[in-house]
Amino acid sequence: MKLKFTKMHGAGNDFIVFDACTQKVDLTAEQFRFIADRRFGIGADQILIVEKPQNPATDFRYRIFNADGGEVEQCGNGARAFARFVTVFNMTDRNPVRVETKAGIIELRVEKNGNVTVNMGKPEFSPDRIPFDASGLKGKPAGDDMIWPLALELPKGLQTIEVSLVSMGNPHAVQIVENVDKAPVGETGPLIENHARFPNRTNAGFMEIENRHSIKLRVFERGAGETLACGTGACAAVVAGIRRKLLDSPVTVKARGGTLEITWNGNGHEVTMTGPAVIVFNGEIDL
Ligand SMILES: N[C@H](CCC[C@H](N)C(=O)O)C(=O)O
Repeated sequence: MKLKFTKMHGAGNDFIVFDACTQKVDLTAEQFRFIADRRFGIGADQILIVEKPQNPATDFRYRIFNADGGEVEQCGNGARAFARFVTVFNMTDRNPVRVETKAGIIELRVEKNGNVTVNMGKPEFSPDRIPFDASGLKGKPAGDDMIWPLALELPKGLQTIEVSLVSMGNPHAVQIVENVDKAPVGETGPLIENHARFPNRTNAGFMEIENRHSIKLRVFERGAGETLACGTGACAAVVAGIRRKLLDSPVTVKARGGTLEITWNGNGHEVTMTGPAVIVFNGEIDL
């Protein structure tokens, strides 16, 4: 089966994009893992499938698969790449574009300078919406809100860390670190990702606060490992920082692969993210 694809990235978080509107894309988790493999395959953090809309209120549906082959609810950098893809390849003349994801409908606008602004929807905090098993926790969350920050014991007798839990449609556990470049992302990231209290696993964010409008961020992503940027992770980190009264909107998020601009006006409001979306090359693969 020959499939046309486009290699893209958003601040260094890279993707293989398949247009399923003009070709049949029916891949297994094993094939997703092969495509994402940086030695045996093409190489990517996630694979994006662009489909015709199922919901008449939207222009497209887009599905997201991590490098480990698992389908996930949302991908912020991927959403920007999707918007750039459908605009550059003249698949729509709409701007903004409304797209259906597993996490719901989001709206994306391609800016004149080529950046893309995404309305990422409202963050969620209640344990069942993360999801997070809060049973037996001291000071169990009052109401439907998580306590801030939450003491999370890491396995293997490692330290207890303080995390804030935010869902942007996908789960995030965000912690504040003194120096993001020295943070133990590779050591503790997998332990947080696979912690027993996250039934669907989680993304693990490490945030260094520079000032009330700027952070540095590294994210060990569920199903992909550390990426050069994580869009939903940037949203989750800013929301956690604002909720903990340490940040004020708008916030510049400096990831290793590039910079994202996030705004959030507090509970009940949606999060917007603006950042780059780059087409690297087009290709064809025979699977
Ligand atoms: N690894 C994430 C999906 C990709 C998110 C990230 N690449 C972004 O830009 O938001 C998860 O399993 O929820």
